[in-house]
Amino acid sequence: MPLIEARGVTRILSGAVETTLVSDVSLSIGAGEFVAVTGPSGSGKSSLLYLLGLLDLPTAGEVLIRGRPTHAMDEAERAATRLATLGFVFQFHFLLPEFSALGNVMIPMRKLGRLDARAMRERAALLLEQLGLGGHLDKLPEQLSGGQRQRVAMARALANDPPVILADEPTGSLDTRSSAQVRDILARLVAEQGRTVVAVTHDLTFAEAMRRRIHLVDGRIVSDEFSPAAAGPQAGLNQVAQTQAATS
Ligand SMILES: Nc1ncnc2c1ncn2[C@@H]1O[C@H](COP(=O)(O)OP(=O)(O)OP(=O)(O)O)[C@@H](O)[C@H]1O
Repeated sequence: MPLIEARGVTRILSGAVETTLVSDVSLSIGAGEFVAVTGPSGSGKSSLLYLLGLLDLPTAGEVLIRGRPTHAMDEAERAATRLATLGFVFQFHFLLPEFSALGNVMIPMRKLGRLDARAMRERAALLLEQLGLGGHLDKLPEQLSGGQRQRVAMARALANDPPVILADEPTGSLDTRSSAQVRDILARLVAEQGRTVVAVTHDLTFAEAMRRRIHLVDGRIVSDEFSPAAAGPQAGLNQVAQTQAATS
């Protein structure tokens, strides 16, 4: 069963003038996939990501998470699904300025409420250490560099161990070195942990490293291709994904 599926999804904004953000999009994304969503500015990439991430609802068609149609969920179930299944990384980190790195990473765990305070703290510290921020646990966002903040945001996205990470221009506001680190972390989440990563990006180096590329124009998918060139580093992926599917 696919992790995420869209069936004929359309999103129209009504108002004085109707705007079609996404038009009749169908796709299916499975475990362990590394997917780039590309397209010109205004082609609906972010809108599609928000629909797949249950941050927005389609006007027509349906989005299914692990086979469950999201329109059949009430807001509480959608929120719980977002928290447990989908981790989000945006172009801007959206960290809470008054919380430390550790505190920010603990927020989604608090909301999900599965761990006690000590376990939350230990997991947040471990995630930050794994992303090279072991020496910065108690720093406030303003005390960190742009790249470090984005890595805190990635640790926050991983807080509840979601199988899927949705990233909207995750390298869009970073310098070259930090961009490379973020790309590398996302690639490792797929290759080493069997997670699914779907990333909207204008960054061609990044898109070319991904196995699957979905290209949008005017809210429609105009191509959805697998790149053999990017298959190398992910050669073992299907196996990881299958093993995960078999054990979960
Ligand atoms: N809340 C909104 N109100 C009005 N128009 C909107 C709104 N959100 C998006 N749009 C319009 O819908 C279209 C799709 O926007 P979207 O942000 O999804 O595109 P995008 O491909 O992610 O663009 P970019 O690469 O510039 O981020 C654009 O023309 C945008 O201006």
